[in-house]
Amino acid sequence: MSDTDNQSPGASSHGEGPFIAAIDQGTTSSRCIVFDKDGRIVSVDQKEHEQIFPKPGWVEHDASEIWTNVQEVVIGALDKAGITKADVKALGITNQRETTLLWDKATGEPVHNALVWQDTRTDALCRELGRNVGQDRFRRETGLPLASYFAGPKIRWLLDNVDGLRERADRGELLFGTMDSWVIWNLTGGPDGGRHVTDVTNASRTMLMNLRTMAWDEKICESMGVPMSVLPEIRSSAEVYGEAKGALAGVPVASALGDQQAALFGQTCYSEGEAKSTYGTGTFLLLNTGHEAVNSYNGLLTTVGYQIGDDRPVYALEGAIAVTGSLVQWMRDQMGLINSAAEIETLASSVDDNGGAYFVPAFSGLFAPYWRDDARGVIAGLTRYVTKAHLARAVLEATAWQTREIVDAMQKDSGVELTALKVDGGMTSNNLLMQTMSDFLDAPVVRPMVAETTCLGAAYAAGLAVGFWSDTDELRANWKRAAEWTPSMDAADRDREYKNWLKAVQRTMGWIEEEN
Ligand SMILES: Nc1ncnc2c1ncn2[C@@H]1O[C@H](COP(=O)(O)OP(=O)(O)O)[C@@H](O)[C@H]1O
Ligand SMILES: O=P(O)(O)OC[C@H](O)CO
Repeated sequence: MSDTDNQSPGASSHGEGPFIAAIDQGTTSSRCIVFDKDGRIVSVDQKEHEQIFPKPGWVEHDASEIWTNVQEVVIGALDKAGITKADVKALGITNQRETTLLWDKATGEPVHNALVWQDTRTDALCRELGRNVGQDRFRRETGLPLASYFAGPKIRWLLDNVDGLRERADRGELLFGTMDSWVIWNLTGGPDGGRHVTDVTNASRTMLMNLRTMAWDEKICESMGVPMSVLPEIRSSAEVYGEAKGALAGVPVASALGDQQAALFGQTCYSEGEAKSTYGTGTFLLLNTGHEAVNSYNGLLTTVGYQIGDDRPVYALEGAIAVTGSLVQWMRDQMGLINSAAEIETLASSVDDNGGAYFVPAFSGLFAPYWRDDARGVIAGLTRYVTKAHLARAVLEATAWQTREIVDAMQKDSGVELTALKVDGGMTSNNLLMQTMSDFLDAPVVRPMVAETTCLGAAYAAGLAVGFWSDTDELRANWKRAAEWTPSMDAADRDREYKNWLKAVQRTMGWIEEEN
């Protein structure tokens, strides 16, 4: 690894205002970050929310708790920066994607907990839709395979399974939103004139938007059983949706992007062929494919990268991995094998290899490139020789191998050869993981100075919308390399290990049987 600058990410040496604020409503927490004109972090405030697991495979969030936390972190970030709303030129929103909420238009009350993107309760419904409507039809119009991951089946599940909801939706009493819509609606007034909008990136994860027209697809909505009356208006990712009320009263709410698309934007991947990978709860590798929506034949998603105002949209190919950082959390919280996420590096470094063990964390089935809802987690290759240190190593290797599978699929779909991978997210503080990644990919891995690329991307988009930054060239100039890892693994070792990994992956499939 090489360090090229000693300013830590998040350092607060910054110029005078004005500033841009961004809210990241994530899977485990909500945060607000204030940025200066050079894209440097001025202040951060963050609050975790409860993860609710009512049954195996079910994951929910309390959207009211999330909205309360969002308001608190906005106030917290402004306080820590020592600024007032008058110093904030615009507010950007980024969010966990696909997480699905229905709420009452008149009262602003959620009618059920939000169904989180990791929730697998719609797997039977997806199989039924596949049989009755056909996989290809959804993929052709929306760019997505039928999977429990996406929002459309989750809306249908709520309408079919919670008493009275379909009737209320038909009477026009309910609104649907992913977390961007929920936060923007509340920020701009809630029941009192709140704007019911979403952006093209978030809409592209519902399975209800037509990727070419960028509008809700009437026929797909009908096949999915979702009334169009609940859907928000689809807007670009960078424009003023309305003015905030409350603590930021008067500040333009000027961007919305799904968090992975925001990271692509924050990593300044503005040219076709540029890619980034974000390592948080899950991992998401996005490749900018320009103004072309590239079909995937290798298990990737075709998605919208971003759209700035009236400009033509930019598309991306995405490899989504459900479980990476959350496997480290599982080792800590459910297994008690480590006391902190950072400790996994110390434990894994105490041995030279995985001792023959391979850990495939198919906790929510397998996402890219397999899309198998019937898979469940497996540890393969166990013998009495294996220690918890070997397992720690296998946990880190799982993230690196899953990345390698995505990169392979991306090369097949796009023909783009990876020259280096830009990374960000909480797991990138793990040097052993980053070195392993570089070894398994046989390519350099590069981390930027500001690792909070998700918030940065939302801030950039909001700043562009209000003229705080003039164009993407100005933003590119802010990107600075903080660290780089280069490959040092013997090719024969890499090939042997990859083969073992792929063998272990096969062992996860078909665990859940249809009737369950
Ligand atoms: N040093 C580390 N080594 C491995 N994983 C880590 C480390 N530090 C944090 N993580 C993992 O990274 C995730 C948090 O990263 P973050 O980018 O904040 O995620 P998210 O935005 O999805 O909430 C957690 O799942 C945690 O287990
Ligand atoms: O909140 P994160 O960082 O776990 O991201 C979640 C993704 O947007 C799910 O698609």
